[in-house]
Amino acid sequence: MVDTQSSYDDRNIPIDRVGIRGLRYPITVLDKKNNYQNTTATINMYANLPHHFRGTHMSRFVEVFNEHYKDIQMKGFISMLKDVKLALEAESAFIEIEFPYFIEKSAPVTGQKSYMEYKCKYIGQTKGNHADFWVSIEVPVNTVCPCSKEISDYGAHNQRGMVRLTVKLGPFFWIEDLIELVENSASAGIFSLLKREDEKFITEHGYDNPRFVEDVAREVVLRVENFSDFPWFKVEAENMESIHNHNAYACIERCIKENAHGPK
Ligand SMILES: Nc1nc2c(ncn2[C@@H]2O[C@H](COP(=O)(O)OP(=O)(O)OP(=O)(O)O)[C@@H](O)[C@H]2O)c(=O)[nH]1
Repeated sequence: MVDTQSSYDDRNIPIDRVGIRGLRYPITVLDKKNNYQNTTATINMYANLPHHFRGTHMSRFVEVFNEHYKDIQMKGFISMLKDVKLALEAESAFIEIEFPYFIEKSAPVTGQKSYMEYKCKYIGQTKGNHADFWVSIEVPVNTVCPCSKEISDYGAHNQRGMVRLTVKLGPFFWIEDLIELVENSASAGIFSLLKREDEKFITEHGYDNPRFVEDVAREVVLRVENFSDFPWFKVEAENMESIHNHNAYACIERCIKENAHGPK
């Protein structure tokens, strides 16, 4: 059969990244409590393409992913990147997978159990012999406005915020521990199921711990630095303001190891 993709291209233009986007696939990831968790990922996979080839071989990306989907973790991710390079005869490869990760939480007073969803991303890229791997988590939190508390005769406005923490590895860590760290940096955590006793506790706990978006970002930085030796990390905190028609946003990027950087 004719292989059009492998035919010669005379435009002399190499392609930085070419591949597949938005593939949905079942995956299995590590779970601190249950060892493994089955979930569904949305996947982007790319490789470079030298100037002389007409096209890449799209089917090979899926072939490679199909070899790895049952055990997606850091070590395997790096070897999946290498497998992409090998399969595509490329010099560089990039893989990004996004998946919902579920953690069973207990309500603070009644202890009622429910699952919370956290959006996670694994991102890896390799060029030559060098490989980088990042993990990104999105943690919904509750924030009570310190200004509103100070100036109001009654109550204080509060809202749901979203904290995105992206870390470059680094030593192994559990996603659950990073999520807990982020929740402890806000006024309160968010739950899927709360009874009235829990609601009273969360409301009062939040009121006692008011946080600007800047406070949340700074508290996460302090806790991450105490938690592990990530070569690079970035915190983004965003509050879906309840009394404004805009969001409040703060971002802190920390480069601990020289030349370490975020995903590009
Ligand atoms: N490169 C490229 N392939 C595309 C595109 N759109 C669809 N395809 C299809 O992707 C399919 C898979 O390509 P390949 O991986 O080269 O398939 P194959 O030749 O059977 O696999 P190998 O023998 O491993 O090369 C082909 O049928 C292409 O037509 C595109 O925009 N670019």
